[in-house]
Amino acid sequence: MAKYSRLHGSVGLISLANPPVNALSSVVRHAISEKVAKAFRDPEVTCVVICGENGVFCGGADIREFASTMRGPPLVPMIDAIEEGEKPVVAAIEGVAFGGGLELALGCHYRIAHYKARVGLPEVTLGLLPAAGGTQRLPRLTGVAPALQLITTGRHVAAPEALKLGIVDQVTEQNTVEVAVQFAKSVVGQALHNRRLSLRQLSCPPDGLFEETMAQIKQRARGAVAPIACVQAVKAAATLPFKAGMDKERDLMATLFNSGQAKALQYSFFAQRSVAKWNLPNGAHSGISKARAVHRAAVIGLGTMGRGIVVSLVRAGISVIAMETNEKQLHTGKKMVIAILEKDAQKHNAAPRADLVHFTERLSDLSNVDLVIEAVYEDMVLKKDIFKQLSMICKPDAFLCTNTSALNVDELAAVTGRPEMVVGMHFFAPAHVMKLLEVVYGQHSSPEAVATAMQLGKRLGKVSVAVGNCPGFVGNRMMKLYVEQAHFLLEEGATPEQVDEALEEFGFAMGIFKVSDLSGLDVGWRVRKEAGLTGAGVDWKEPPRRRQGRRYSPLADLLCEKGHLGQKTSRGWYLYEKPGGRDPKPDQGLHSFLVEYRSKYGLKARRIDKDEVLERCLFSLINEGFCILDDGIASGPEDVDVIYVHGYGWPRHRGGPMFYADMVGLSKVLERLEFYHQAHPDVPYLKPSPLLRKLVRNGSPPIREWREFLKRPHSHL
Ligand SMILES: CCC/C=C/C(=O)SCCNC(=O)CCNC(=O)[C@H](O)C(C)(C)COP(=O)([O-])OP(=O)([O-])OC[C@H]1O[C@@H](n2cnc3c(N)ncnc32)[C@H](O)[C@@H]1OP(=O)([O-])[O-]
Repeated sequence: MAKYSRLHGSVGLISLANPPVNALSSVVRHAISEKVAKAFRDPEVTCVVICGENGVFCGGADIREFASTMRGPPLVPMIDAIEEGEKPVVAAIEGVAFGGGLELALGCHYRIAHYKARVGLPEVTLGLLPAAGGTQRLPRLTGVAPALQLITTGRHVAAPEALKLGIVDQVTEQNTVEVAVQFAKSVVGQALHNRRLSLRQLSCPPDGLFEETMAQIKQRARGAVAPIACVQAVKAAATLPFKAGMDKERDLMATLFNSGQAKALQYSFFAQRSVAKWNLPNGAHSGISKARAVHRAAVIGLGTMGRGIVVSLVRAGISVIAMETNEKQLHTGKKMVIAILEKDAQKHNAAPRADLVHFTERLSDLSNVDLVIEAVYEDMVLKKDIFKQLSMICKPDAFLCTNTSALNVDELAAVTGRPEMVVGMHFFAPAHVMKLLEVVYGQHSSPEAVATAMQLGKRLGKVSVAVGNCPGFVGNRMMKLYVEQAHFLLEEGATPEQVDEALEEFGFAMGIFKVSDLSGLDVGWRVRKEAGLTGAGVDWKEPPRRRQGRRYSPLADLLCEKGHLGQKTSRGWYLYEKPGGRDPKPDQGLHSFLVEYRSKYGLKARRIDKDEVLERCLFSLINEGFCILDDGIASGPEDVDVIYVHGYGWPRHRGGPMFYADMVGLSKVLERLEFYHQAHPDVPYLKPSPLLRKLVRNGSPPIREWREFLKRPHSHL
């Protein structure tokens, strides 16, 4: 929809009206074309202003329409008609002008923006390019280099920066539409030729700009094709006349539009929004559960996790009590938190927010906070002791949260006098950088507690996903099997380099062995000791390489025993030039160790190809994802996918593990899992999940229909 009115007798005002973001659906495009033609026809109208209702100019093309055949007038001729018009057209930009919204504004002769508005061409994040003239007009407005950067990254620009770049002509703190109307009246009668971007000549881009950008993108894009097409389109703007550049833009878009990557990225966009609408098996959901405001929070433990959480809370303007009993750790933690906050302040040219943090060694200082996040190391006895004390010290309506990455939230809740106020808030390291937050609800967690943790996550700028309570929750439960498979592949003949190369070619930022070296091999070692898989708790009556009745690889434990803990000790799965070194090199010592290990256990090394690496690592993880859905630990495949994309480096252009399974084909995933399960009967989790079988039996429905096959939650409310 778009509304039309006449202001001051001579100004035609067209308001886009398609809440919530005035996306350019076919109806809206039709209405704009019609209203623009009407304004141009009306002899009383001397100028036109285009704006959006409800404080938003336009969020771009309607992404929901991309899944079906496009109907209605296309954007390109509509924008061309505006630009070609003989009456000045001014875009009044409030809120956002993104994608097709900015392209519409670029077709206007002038752009006025509210100082809080943002503009950008984020199509690349959806696997596309700005194909309504954006790749051809923006470089003609800003010069090639800034346009290339904006289009290939999809970065949003705030109005003041947009003004500097020349994207907008004026920024105002007043009513943008009123300012635009006055402006439009003031330019009536002035020549428009120069204001038509399609007619502008481009100045020569710096030498080597496209080659350099292309090389950087190929390195960073991890197989994503849209950024490459964006470079090609902008290059066309710099080298071809406007019309030929538009043809190139259209052709490139045609190859992207139906690609699997575009589908995956658009799925990811909606998945990220759908997880905010959480629902629990007991019937509670985001629509009916109210969050409580958190004014004062506390964080217990100032290790890496605790520090990151403190910084995140302060950045959101929440006052924090940071508590740590170890004096040295308190001192180091305090120094590091303040250093990060000072760096933030420098970046934003503002005063540091360190006044919001109070550091203490006393738990009793937490008596008056609204919410506590415990972030001590993974020791159930220690955590229980803390929760018992918190239950007595904190005010009765304070929420008690744990940052555990795998331990039982119900067990912790049970030692408090308020199990309904206990939830897990599982941050990912470093917590002030990583986007993901798993909000873990226990058996007794109240809807209010879940809503408060989810709301707090949003305030901290996190992508929060509500998940059920089980060992490892969603992310780590799936990850465990992926890591195990990688270790088995080494036993069978692969090297860490081969496994990592296959995973990196798939699109992971880092292969699993490099990640393990980075985070430290001792992290998993501690967890395996707790689980009785290695160390004192092991039942040595079992045959070697078997634990708790199934196949087990002690490879990582053996490296830990040798003190090879990864980057910090300069040796792990790779070799580093010094402790703390970042550059992994193949380690001949490790290769010899693998040869000796195989010979000791009578294992014959065989050649393992990339397909097997991917299938064994990824399909086992995916199979566990189906089990998680079947158990109701995640409420839908989108939850699993959002967790993997935002917390585990799964390539976004592959949508997430469950989306990937859908793309590969569920029957193929099932068939390969059956094959591997037969080949490795001592690895029970390779047995295909009942849900996967059920979906295949039902004709492998597309991912958006999977929820219909999940067990329905029963409301206990
Ligand atoms: C073909 C020619 C080339 C052009 C290509 C393009 O323009 S491609 C497009 C390029 N543009 C982009 O990539 C911009 C994508 N959008 C955004 O970045 C943000 O939504 C925002 C900044 C506009 C608003 O942020 P916020 O935190 O205030 O709100 P929120 O994010 O929660 O969204 C609210 C609701 O609106 C929905 N929705 C939003 N946009 C679209 C859309 N374009 N379409 C459809 N729906 C859209 C969203 O799903 C959600 O729906 P729900 O869950 O309530 O049913």
